[in-house]
Amino acid sequence: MIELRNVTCGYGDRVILEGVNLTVPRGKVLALMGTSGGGKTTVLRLIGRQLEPMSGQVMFDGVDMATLDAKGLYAIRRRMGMLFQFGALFTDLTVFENVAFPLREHTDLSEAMIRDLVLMKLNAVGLRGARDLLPSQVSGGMARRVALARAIALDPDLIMYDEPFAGLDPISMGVAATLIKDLNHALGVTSIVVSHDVDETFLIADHVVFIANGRIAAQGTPAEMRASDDPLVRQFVGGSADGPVRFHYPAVPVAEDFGLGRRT
Ligand SMILES: Nc1ncnc2c1ncn2[C@@H]1O[C@H](COP(=O)(O)OP(=O)(O)OP(=O)(O)O)[C@@H](O)[C@H]1O
Repeated sequence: MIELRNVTCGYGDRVILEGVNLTVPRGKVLALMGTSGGGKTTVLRLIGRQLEPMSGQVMFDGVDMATLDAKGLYAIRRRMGMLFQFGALFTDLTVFENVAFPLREHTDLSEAMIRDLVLMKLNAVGLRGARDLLPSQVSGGMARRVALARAIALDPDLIMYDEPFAGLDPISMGVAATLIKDLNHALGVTSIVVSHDVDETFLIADHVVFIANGRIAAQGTPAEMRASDDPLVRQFVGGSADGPVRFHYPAVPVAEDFGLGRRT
């Protein structure tokens, strides 16, 4: 569905990803994991062409994203659903109207059709009964699900989730994880999940890619990642402070800062 071919990219002169090759198979859930600032969100930006590569190609369904004109890009973006960290619902619109929004923006469907579609999407995330509430009247986990219903309103082929579990309690996390997996199967879509939450992510991912220092450091199935000897993967999966990823930001030796050993 998506292929990054030898992609190097960054912001300004600063290179963030270098020579990255990545394949996202159709119909699967791919997880992007790795250290903070490693470039996971940057991969999502590349796929949506919010960011252009310095070199290499980003292919979507066999099309090189760089060759698209504005109309072509618009058409391809319609096939992508994006769910950002904190959903960003329109606070003065009801749950129903939030989900209806992309349908009203991008289609000429009748009011009756919009109603049916919105209720179907809300039903898929378990919130058909919450249609008349305002975002301020639902919990954080519910708001996330409303945002998900909105992201699937236009029946995308690809759904990208940026930190879908951040800030959720364990039960809501489990609900969100199951939902991502179930929707992936039910809608036949391809999903990319950027997350730090190892347990939830390993539960639903078909394939896990670890990004560190601008490169793909490791990849495989969740089981392969759990069994990995790679020190970075072990540190990440085990959640330990010691390992290739340092806890301390580079600094002068402690003794120097605290004047230890200095003559008085
Ligand atoms: N718009 C931007 N302009 C300049 N630098 C940026 C921009 N966006 C991100 N960066 C830098 O690019 C690097 C990668 O950022 P990115 O958001 O892709 O990381 P990430 O892996 O998603 O991190 P996190 O898990 O913390 O969200 C970081 O060093 C960040 O400071």
